Amino acid sequence: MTAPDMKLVVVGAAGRMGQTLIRVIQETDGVMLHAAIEREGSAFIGKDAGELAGAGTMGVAVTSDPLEAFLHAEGVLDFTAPAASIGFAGLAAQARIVHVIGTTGCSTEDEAKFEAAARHARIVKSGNMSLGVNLLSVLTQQAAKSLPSKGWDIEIVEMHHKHKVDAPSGTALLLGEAAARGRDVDLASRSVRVRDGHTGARESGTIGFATLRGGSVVGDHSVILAGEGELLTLSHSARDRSIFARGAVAAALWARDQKPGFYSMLDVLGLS
Ligand SMILES: NC(=O)C1=CN([C@@H]2O[C@H](COP(=O)(O)OP(=O)(O)OC[C@H]3O[C@@H](n4cnc5c(N)ncnc54)[C@H](OP(=O)(O)O)[C@@H]3O)[C@@H](O)[C@H]2O)C=CC1
Ligand SMILES: O=C(O)C1=N[C@H](C(=O)O)C[C@H](O)C1
Repeated sequence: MTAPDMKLVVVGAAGRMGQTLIRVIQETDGVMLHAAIEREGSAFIGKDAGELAGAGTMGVAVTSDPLEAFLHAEGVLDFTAPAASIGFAGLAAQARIVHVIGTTGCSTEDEAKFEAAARHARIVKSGNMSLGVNLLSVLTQQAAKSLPSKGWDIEIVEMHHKHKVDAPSGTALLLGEAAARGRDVDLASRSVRVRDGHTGARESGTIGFATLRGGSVVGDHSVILAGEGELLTLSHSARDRSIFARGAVAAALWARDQKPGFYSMLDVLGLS
């Protein structure tokens, strides 16, 4: 017998990802939109979520009451902001539902709070929910492991649209972590996130980050492994936000059958 459609709540429903999630839920078998949440006072409260997302009328009005929405739902898809996601994690844990978190720009303290919430909730969190980027992270780990750190410098370059508020991107950091894992080092102690002025020569073994912002770029990432006389570039270009939304929906369906815990997209995709 097939399971009934999984009831999903989209928080940050009026955002770029919120609207994409609503459209993807509508066209995906096995899931349904249970509720759509925006912050109190938002001009979108009371509007039909489907109409807001350009998906036609769906009969679900946007509200500002996440607790009520979570009580009768099975999962929440959350691409909002760090402080908002921490609040939603507490509520999702209370309601014992799946929490898929795509929000980036979270601090180490924020991450500790998510891990605490995951004692009761099934949390899937990733800086990038797409299949392509998660495969890229596996390839990055492999390349970093295969090429000696003495003689091969790793630089991660990313470009995003002009509205993005955090840097480096969650994806760039995820790729940096993969490179650090490949080299068996701790990223925090090896990363160089800013260069300006007379920096001196590049320190061997570091992992550098460079950030570009402009226009409507959905998300471009390159991992450059630069050696003496040769250069290897592994890259991914996101052309449409639906790749992240499809990943988030797949994560919710996967987590439905898991125990409480803190999972990544590598777990969901079987790449861990
Ligand atoms: N992991 C992944 O695969 C991806 C991650 N992201 C990340 O997702 C996040 C959102 O990106 P994007 O959609 O472009 O951003 P937007 O700013 O377009 O959307 C965020 C939405 O969340 C809403 N929001 C913020 N706080 C609350 C709250 N407390 N309660 C309810 N709603 C809230 C915002 O409302 P308001 O405007 O009123 O603040 C806004 O509508 C970013 O961190 C981004 O980096 C994006 C794409 C893919
Ligand atoms: O803010 C965005 O748009 C994106 N954010 C994620 C990130 O920080 O890496 C994922 C994607 O690149 C789009």
